[in-house]
Amino acid sequence: MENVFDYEDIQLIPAKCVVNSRSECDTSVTLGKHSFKLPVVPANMQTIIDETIAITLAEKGYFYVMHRFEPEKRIAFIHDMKSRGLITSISVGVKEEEYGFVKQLSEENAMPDYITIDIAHGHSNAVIEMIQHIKQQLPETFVIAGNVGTPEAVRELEHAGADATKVGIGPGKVCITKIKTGFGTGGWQLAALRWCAKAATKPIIADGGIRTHGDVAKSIRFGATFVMIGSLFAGHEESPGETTEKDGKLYKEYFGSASEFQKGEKKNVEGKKMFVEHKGYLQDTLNEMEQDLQSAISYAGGSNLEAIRHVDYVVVKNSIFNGDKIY
Ligand SMILES: NC(=O)C1=CN([C@@H]2O[C@H](COP(=O)(O)OP(=O)(O)OC[C@H]3O[C@@H](n4cnc5c(N)ncnc54)[C@H](OP(=O)(O)O)[C@@H]3O)[C@@H](O)[C@H]2O)C=CC1
Ligand SMILES: Nc1nc2c(ncn2[C@@H]2O[C@H](COP(=O)(O)O)[C@@H](O)[C@H]2O)c(=O)[nH]1
Repeated sequence: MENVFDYEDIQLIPAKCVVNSRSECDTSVTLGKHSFKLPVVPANMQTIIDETIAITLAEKGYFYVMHRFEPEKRIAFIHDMKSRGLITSISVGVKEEEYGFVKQLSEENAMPDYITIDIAHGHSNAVIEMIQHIKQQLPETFVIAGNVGTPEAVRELEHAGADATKVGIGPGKVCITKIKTGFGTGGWQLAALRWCAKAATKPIIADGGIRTHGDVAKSIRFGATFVMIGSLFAGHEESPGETTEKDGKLYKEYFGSASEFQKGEKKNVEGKKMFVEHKGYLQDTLNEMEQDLQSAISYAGGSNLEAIRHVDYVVVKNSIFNGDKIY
């Protein structure tokens, strides 16, 4: 791979505006059989999403992916969402017991709309076999498989039956994979996304490394259909992580799914815990993201997300922020 770059190295180039107001710009996106308000989904992590947030997001027309770290609650969750007429979107792993779980979903007629296969190294036979198992048991379910970081992996998972792939090995805010193993797309996630997108024939979800709302538009430019985000969603009042106070300021806990805190043991730890500043309510962030993306669409010279996919860009190595902060 040559000419790698990351989010902070890129600026998109404006094209002539065709709308009279940013409010005319449409940020909606389709994934499988459903359309959603924004191409953004909170990460399927225990300090980012819980049942209450899932219900709120689904009711308001946003996509969500429930995490897999309380496996015994998943069936009841699906039934509850279905009884409310909401979309159902859960995560699974690849261990033996997950095969029985998928079979149980089929037997109980509890077919989820979306299943995300959520493991660290998704380019593996374990994921390929799980994709095939889900497609056999639940043929109507939309399968998102990951995580991967190469075109070969995207091709193989798509070929196995995945309806979308999730790209991002190690760019996450609480990730230490790159430090502990030396592997990953951390530091060049946007270039890895472009690389993978060239091979993809189905949607890609760019996962990890998003630090600003502008990074959502950049992800779309480089081939993402959706963007999965953890850290920017960790600091809300509703976020499931614990709230703490230090020197009169509120913080929320955010830990990795492969952290000792999640695993309860120090084995194959590839994640850490941190505290992020409390930042108010989830809906306010979603509104701001929508407005920023509407603005991005207008700069792209269009009125929907498609316009962003075709804009020119420049690589400005490490210079965008030039020492600036948003506030
Ligand atoms: N996006 C990212 O960069 C990363 C994300 N994560 C997140 O952490 C969570 C835990 O992930 P994970 O450890 O995969 O899940 P699990 O602990 O459920 O492991 C899944 C299975 O895959 C095996 N496995 C895990 N990693 C490897 C590997 N590198 N090579 C071969 N086999 C492997 C495990 O066995 P065994 O444990 O015995 O090896 C286990 O059988 C997930 O939510 C994942 O998304 C973790 C790291 C990176
Ligand atoms: N290497 C690890 N990656 C992890 C872990 N837990 C979650 N993740 C990934 O990070 C993103 C969120 O990234 P962010 O930059 O938006 O905060 C998440 O969706 C996972 O793919 C972990 O323990 N280790």
